[in-house]
Amino acid sequence: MERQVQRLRQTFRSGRSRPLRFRLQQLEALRRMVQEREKDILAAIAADLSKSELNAYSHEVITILGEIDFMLGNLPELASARPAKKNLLTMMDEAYVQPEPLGVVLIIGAWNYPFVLTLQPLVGAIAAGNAAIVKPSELSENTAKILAELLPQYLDQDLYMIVNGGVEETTELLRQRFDHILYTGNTAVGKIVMEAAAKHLTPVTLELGGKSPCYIDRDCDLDVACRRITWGKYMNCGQTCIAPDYILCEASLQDQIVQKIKDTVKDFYGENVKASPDYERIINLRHFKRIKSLLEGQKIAFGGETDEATRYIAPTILTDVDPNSKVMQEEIFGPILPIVSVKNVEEAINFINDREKPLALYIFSHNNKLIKRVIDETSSGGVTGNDVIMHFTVNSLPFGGVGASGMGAYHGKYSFDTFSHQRPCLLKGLKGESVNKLRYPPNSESKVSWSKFFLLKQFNKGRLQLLLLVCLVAVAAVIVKVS
Ligand SMILES: NC(=O)c1ccc[n+]([C@@H]2O[C@H](COP(=O)([O-])OP(=O)(O)OC[C@H]3O[C@@H](n4cnc5c(N)ncnc54)[C@H](O)[C@@H]3O)[C@@H](O)[C@H]2O)c1
Ligand SMILES: CC(C)=CCC/C(C)=C/CC/C(C)=C/C=O
Repeated sequence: MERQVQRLRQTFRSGRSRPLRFRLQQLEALRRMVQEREKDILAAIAADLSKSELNAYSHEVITILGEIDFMLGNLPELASARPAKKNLLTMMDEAYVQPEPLGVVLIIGAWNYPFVLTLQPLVGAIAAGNAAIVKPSELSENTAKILAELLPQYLDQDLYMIVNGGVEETTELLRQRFDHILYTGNTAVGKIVMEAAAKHLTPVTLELGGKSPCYIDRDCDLDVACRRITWGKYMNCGQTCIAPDYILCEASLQDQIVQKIKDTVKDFYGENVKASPDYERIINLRHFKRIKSLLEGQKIAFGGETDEATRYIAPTILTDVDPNSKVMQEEIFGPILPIVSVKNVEEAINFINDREKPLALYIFSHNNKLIKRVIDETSSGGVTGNDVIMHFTVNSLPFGGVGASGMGAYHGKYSFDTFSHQRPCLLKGLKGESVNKLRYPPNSESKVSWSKFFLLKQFNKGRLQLLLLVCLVAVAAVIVKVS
């Protein structure tokens, strides 16, 4: 592994990944890969998650194509130097922020959206000019295999590499020195990644999970709210990091919510959910058993059927759920929707704040002030008001967690920034020593007061101002010299 990372580092050092033209060409190659090999990619995702190819396309491929298009359209601007404001002491100099690539980065993906969660960060890493190693999840083995076959065919092999494997291979990878690690997955492994990264002082972006609450206000269109929640909760069989994990609402709304979600499930998946091409299965037996065990001792208002042989768990709603029960202690990551009653919005806010900061927060209400209030008085990775999941799809919004749900963010410009160092550059001439005397020893009261004047005032462009300031600097220089 060490030699492979070394090979990437050498190529990175050669400067090959830096020119804008090269980055654009690699991104175009990646887009070609997705378009030309769409069928194979969809088949792999579909096999991993018992997903229809149509769903695989709309859950994963669309996002990647959108991200590549964004980068192709915006990279020249993102990668260019940005002039910076100057102070009086540096007004004759050139000051700018130059984004620069970090070096060799590691991207560790998760299995639940195996294509998007590995390739979307890669788009950012390439756009920012890095070399990258991608480690897909071993649990989504078909997608891991097709990525290992395709990426080397389309991308520069000395800069972008794929490593497949499980804990052993990832552990070996994490011993290496990287310049950034972006990890997507559970919190326990997130801590392992951060600890390994700390040994090399490598910065990390951790895209973790958590229990994302969904508050439904009394003043709300329950039909619409329940339809949107049903979509976001049962999509991918509940195995979505930003799925609404549980509902908080007044007790009087509970029965209506159950009925409306039940009706929507029938609309979406038909009488026989098991036969619907739009309803997925649980990834493996371990997760199946874990999720099934969360039903024990609960009041099942809807669903609850399971089939171990096909790892099927029906869309399920639990009512009157005790906040101390097991289903409320861990992220569900499956198609079970507990409803916990609260008396009012204050209690909902306290409920949320008494727990770890979630990855997403959803609030449904006609009352915008109430939505803003919940946002102001809580914290979460992201928020969607009157819908679920959708903040993920807006690539002008940073996507990431806070507190236990993660650190750092990506998507669009934020991906570019995550994989870049914002390098401050100040270019001075070798003239103007008389002004510099202000900062050279020996110090004096008068030097300090001139420094205060120069440094605490921000310089603003404008020609007249410029002229005036040049005069001021000249006068100051003379005064300092004389005194
Ligand atoms: N924030 C997000 O964008 C996001 C997206 C998807 C999933 N998630 C979260 O991820 C979790 C589900 O994913 P998961 O963790 O089951 O995925 P997973 O099992 O696929 O693991 C993620 C990655 O960690 C690696 N890994 C596993 N054990 C390891 C170890 N001991 N040492 C080093 N690496 C190891 C795996 O090989 C894999 O590449 C949920 O909590 C979910 O909310 C978050
Ligand atoms: C709007 C449509 C059609 C799709 C949304 C895509 C989607 C399901 C995104 C979730 C990806 C994500 C961050 C998963 C985390 O586990």
